[in-house]
Amino acid sequence: MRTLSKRASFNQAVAERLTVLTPDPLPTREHLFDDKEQLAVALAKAVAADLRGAIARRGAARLAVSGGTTPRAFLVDLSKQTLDWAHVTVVPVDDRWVAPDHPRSNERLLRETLFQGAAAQAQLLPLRRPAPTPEAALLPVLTQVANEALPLDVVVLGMGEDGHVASLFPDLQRRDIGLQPSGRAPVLAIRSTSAPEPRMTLTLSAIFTAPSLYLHIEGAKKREVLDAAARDPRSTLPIRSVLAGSPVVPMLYWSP
Ligand SMILES: O=C1O[C@H](COP(=O)(O)O)[C@@H](O)[C@H](O)[C@H]1O
Repeated sequence: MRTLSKRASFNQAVAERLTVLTPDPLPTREHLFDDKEQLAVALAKAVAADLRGAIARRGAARLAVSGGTTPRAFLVDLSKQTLDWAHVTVVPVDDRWVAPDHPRSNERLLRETLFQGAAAQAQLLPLRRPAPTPEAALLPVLTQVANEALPLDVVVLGMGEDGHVASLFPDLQRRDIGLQPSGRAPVLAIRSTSAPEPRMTLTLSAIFTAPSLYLHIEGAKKREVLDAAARDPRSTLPIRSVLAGSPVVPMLYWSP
């Protein structure tokens, strides 16, 4: 009897200790879907509602969207939403330093998907310029983003399986600029061993200007990466910096 009660109190002490050592995961507001198509429609409707709200309040709306492979269906669905597109400015959260007609160009993705029909009246603010390197174009891009895209109203962030967001990769050199909520610059020229070409990206300080932050994440592997980063206070992944630094609770849109 005595031994049992000693053990019980030992177990309780261990449990209390573990609770302190493993804090709750950083929160997201979860919207889970059975498939990508349903997710794309729901996300397009939610983003369109935010844009209409911004136009009603301020007469204009500013949207930053991710590139890569995940957002294609969402961007097509968004282009079909009824809203005053002429008062919307769209900026990619990042772009690869390739020609705008290159298959890996995020600008090309936007032109092929979102900038169709009535949505073609929106203003596109490209991050890529006809300069040889992103470093050479940094100043004009930074100035235009600061003047015409910030503060943002809505951001839709994708995530790579390595936990990168926009072009903020795990091997990012300037974490002080790229990942700090109050970093000094809204835009950063990037070179990463994970990326075949140089890039230009918004920083988290620019992304965090938006009152609506969506995480558009598909697949079991990415979900594991996200959950692990949300749980682990020692994680250095850029997605952890998003979850930890965002002034608003990010809305997670996930499907298998
Ligand atoms: O390189 C990039 O990767 C991420 C994730 O892309 P995905 O192909 O896995 O969806 C994307 O969010 C980012 O905009 C893009 O340039």
